[in-house]
Amino acid sequence: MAEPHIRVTGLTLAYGDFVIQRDLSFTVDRGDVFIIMGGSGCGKSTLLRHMIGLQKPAAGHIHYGEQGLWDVSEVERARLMRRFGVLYQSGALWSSMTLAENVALPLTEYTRLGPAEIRELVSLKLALVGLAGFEDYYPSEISGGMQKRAGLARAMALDPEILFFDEPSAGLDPVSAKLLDDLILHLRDSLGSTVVVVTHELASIFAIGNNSVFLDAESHTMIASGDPRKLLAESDDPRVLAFLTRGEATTTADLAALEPETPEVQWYSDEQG
Ligand SMILES: Nc1ncnc2c1ncn2[C@@H]1O[C@H](COP(=O)(O)OP(=O)(O)OP(=O)(O)O)[C@@H](O)[C@H]1O
Repeated sequence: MAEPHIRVTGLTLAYGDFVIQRDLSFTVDRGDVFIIMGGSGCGKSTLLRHMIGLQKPAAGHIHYGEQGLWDVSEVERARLMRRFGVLYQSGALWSSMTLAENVALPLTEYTRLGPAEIRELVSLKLALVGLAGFEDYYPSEISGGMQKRAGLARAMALDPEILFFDEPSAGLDPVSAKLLDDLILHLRDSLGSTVVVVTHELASIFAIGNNSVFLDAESHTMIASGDPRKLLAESDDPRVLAFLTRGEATTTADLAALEPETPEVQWYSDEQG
């Protein structure tokens, strides 16, 4: 039975008087791969920043279990945030440090583990993301896809309950992006983490997402939520259909006509049939 992990209620996101999104309400269950999607500038990264505790909502609540991220004391909030692992677009590795030193950073900062234990944990995390043996490499010596995976190893250093990704496949070729998607699913399954991903890559959305929220830039609120495949099959909102078919369909009739050629739709049909 699904267990709610994150509950967002009546959330308004704003920069000063400029409201980006209002009235956002959705639930992310434990083990979900939850996609935050929508067109450019609709507020996806802004929502992520609110969810990880970097920006305070103008209104509403974000609950992790029983605790409201913005309703608890600063100390409690910091404790909650320790349960998050975040991978930013760039991977954000320190270029002057080896991969091992990068992954070790959160461990030296937030734990009392000794150097030998840290070395062992670092190797374990790097192995988890397919980078065993790359401990002494510098970020500039490895590919973009490997840098992302090293960033992921660092995000996982403290065994987070929830992994957040901001545009994980940005800048990656399609094969590396697919490898990263596979890795995200593998980690979710093996570690039992909940995963929240900001992306507008359709292939990723359909490959890994089982739940989502769709933010609309014009109406400044969410216009759909749930399993992206179900949204594609069942939504009759032209904005949602256009997004999920790369502009090819805005009605269910368009969608039916597209079905044989559109990879995303085909993918959906294959798995259903
Ligand atoms: N620090 C800021 N101060 C004021 N406005 C901002 C700030 N950061 C972002 N915005 C505005 O908020 C809106 C949402 O930005 P955000 O980056 O969250 O959108 P997004 O959906 O992630 O966009 P993209 O897909 O292009 O990355 C945009 O109009 C942006 O210009």
